[in-house]
Amino acid sequence: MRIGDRDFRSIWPGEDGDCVEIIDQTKLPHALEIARLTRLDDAAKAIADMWVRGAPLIGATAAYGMALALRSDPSDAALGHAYDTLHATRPTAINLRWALDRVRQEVGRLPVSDRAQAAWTLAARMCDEDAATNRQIGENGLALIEAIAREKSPGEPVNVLTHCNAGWLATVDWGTATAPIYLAHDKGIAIHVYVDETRPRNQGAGLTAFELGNHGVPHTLVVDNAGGHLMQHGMVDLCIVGSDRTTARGDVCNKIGTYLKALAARDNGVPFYAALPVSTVDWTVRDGVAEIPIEQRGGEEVSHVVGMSDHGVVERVRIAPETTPVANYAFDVTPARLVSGLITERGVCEASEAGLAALFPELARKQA
Ligand SMILES: CSC[C@H]1O[C@H](OP(=O)(O)O)[C@H](O)[C@@H]1O
Repeated sequence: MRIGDRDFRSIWPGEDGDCVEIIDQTKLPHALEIARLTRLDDAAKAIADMWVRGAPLIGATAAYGMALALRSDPSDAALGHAYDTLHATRPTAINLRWALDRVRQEVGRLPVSDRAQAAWTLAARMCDEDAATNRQIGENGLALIEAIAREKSPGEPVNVLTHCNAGWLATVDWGTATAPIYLAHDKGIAIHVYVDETRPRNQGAGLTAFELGNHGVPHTLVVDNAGGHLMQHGMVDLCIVGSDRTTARGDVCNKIGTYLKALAARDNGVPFYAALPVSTVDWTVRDGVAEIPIEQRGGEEVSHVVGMSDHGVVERVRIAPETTPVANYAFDVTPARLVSGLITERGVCEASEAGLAALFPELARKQA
């Protein structure tokens, strides 16, 4: 997608072919810095420290991490070590395991001499697939926005609320929750987005607002706790969020605070959708609240904030007493009963076992 007058993906192979390049998202929105990943530990650090984040992008980075590892040592032992190292970076987004399993399965069966190139080619293909998948999610979600737009007066925008960043920066391109928004905007449909700042790492304020601003999509940044008020006053027509892991029965694990938005949406009759590729469905899990591991990150993400001072210096400042204990839960689970539907690359379905099985029978059957 666009940043200024240039088109970007969030991750791409370096020109000299010996590295993979990423946008270091910890520097946005204040600086656009490109980081070069040249070995396994670079990829692991980029995921763990959230230089890259978002389920699909975590998966894509992990795939390239495996490829970088196999370049230095294509042995079975090295493949296993790379898998374990990358898998240990973050526990919640299922795309990480999905991507690692796919690389290990497709490349591990090859002769050792073929593995490095095969892994590199596969990682690139997975990135292209992700971009195409998200574009299709956009087409399928666009229909929801168009249906609302038809009920509006000419020029009156469809108001969408989104949480965290499920944009092109959370994927290889297009995003999941934002893909329908971009397509609606590009089609000339009047649309406006309420962007949850999304404490504590502020992916909404720093990433979603950055994306929408660069694409020219009207948007308003709001504090996380404003969503209920906006919905009570009829200011939100539709909620679209991303997912880090959706269960076989349609429970949606996403950034902390998503569940509260879903509760407010239900109480106010606002449609609440999750947009996700099928690679984000964990078919082995049904009860998301009971079974999905919720990442707990360092307390400093809550007790401090990072921003640019009035003097143009990016600084980190403390906002809580030094003696205050901190809990930093990074995700929560929205039960399927609160989800109006799932927007996938194969269409929009009910957040249920039957809904997912109808769109992905071959995958649902495997788990039966
Ligand atoms: C399209 S997945 C986006 C998903 O990932 C984010 O989490 P994080 O920034 O911690 O990786 C958030 O839950 C987004 O909705």
